[in-house]
Amino acid sequence: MAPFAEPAAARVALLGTGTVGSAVLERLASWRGSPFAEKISLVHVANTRQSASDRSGLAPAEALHRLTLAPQRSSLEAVEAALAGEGARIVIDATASESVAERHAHWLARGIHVATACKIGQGTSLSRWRAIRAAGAAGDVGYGDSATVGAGLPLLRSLRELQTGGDRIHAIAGVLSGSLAWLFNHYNGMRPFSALVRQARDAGYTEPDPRDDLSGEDVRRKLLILARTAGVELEADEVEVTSLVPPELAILSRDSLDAALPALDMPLRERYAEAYKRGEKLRFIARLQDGRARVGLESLPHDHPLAGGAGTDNRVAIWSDRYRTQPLVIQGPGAGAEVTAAGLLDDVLRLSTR
Ligand SMILES: NC(=O)C1=CN([C@@H]2O[C@H](COP(=O)(O)OP(=O)(O)OC[C@H]3O[C@@H](n4cnc5c(N)ncnc54)[C@H](O)[C@@H]3O)[C@@H](O)[C@H]2O)C=CC1
Ligand SMILES: N[C@@H](CC=O)C(=O)O
Repeated sequence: MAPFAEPAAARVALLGTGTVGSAVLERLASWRGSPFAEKISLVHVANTRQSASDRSGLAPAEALHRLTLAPQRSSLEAVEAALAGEGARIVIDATASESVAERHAHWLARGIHVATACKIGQGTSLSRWRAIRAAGAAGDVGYGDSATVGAGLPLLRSLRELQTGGDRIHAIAGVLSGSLAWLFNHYNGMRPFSALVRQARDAGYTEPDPRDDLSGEDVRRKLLILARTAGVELEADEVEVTSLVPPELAILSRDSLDAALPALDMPLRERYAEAYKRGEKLRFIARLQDGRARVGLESLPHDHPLAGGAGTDNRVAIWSDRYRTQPLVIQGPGAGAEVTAAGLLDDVLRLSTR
């Protein structure tokens, strides 16, 4: 290589072409002709069924079309071969897939960076979280997780920077679910709660299965990621979670869920009416303090610091050595395709120059 030659563009494989993956492709396409585009070469795109690869780079605006035109069968085995070549190699995980998350540590161990919106890698079992950390530390590879909590808000980054600066994290509390924030910001006891759940799902705020949000499972994962990043290595079952999903909804297949969503309506109308009588607001809150973690719906006074925000806002308070009395508060949109894709691609750009 000539002494001042530009490094080769990072070779990127995008897994997942749903709500978030499509927004990644749109953002990449919007970079056409800009210096950002020169840093990244999209060489592989896949969803559950199909994949398309091109060593010379797929045009992001045409990638979905390429998937339908000449589809290869989608296989996670094919990702490494598709990424082979000069430059940094990066997998973007925009799926909600257990089998993709299971491979994060493997890819890191093979020198492939991972940028993920999926929380299943770091937010489920402690052993998987440790495997990912260990694989990242062993090689010269990075794990981009900005989009896993707060859809790219500077939450994990702030926790890491505080600790790098010598602070211990004392406590974390807040709203970590964008879809539940949106639901409780819009619910006024008049429209059925189930109708709002459908609207949040159609807007791309919920998980592919909205029960993952309503059960508190998605928030459990996010709180685990925050806690572990703050040095509190909790197992998943150490988080106390109070679900909003009644047992009759929990047992249904995803196909029969939509028609049964009204089972949510009566219990939530009652919770809302109780809170309203006291002049309070319902908020789905995650708390970590003294090694204890819990997640559930709380009724908070209107002027409570965690009751603020609008839309899909996450609002998270962090107490540390320097923020002992007044916490650091981070607030902003915590769900949605565009912000999540931007968070993922921030990580990809960082990883591309490592
Ligand atoms: N929607 C949001 O606001 C946010 C979502 N996320 C996370 O982003 C991830 C994706 O969410 P959505 O786009 O809403 O889901 P989605 O259901 O719209 O899309 C998931 C995509 O993953 C693909 N997929 C599943 N298994 C695969 C495999 N083995 N190989 C390749 N592709 C596979 C599916 O075919 C689909 O294209 C989830 O993990 C979610 O938690 C994170 C932050 C915010
Ligand atoms: N379903 C999630 C999306 C982002 O992680 C949420 O509602 O926060």
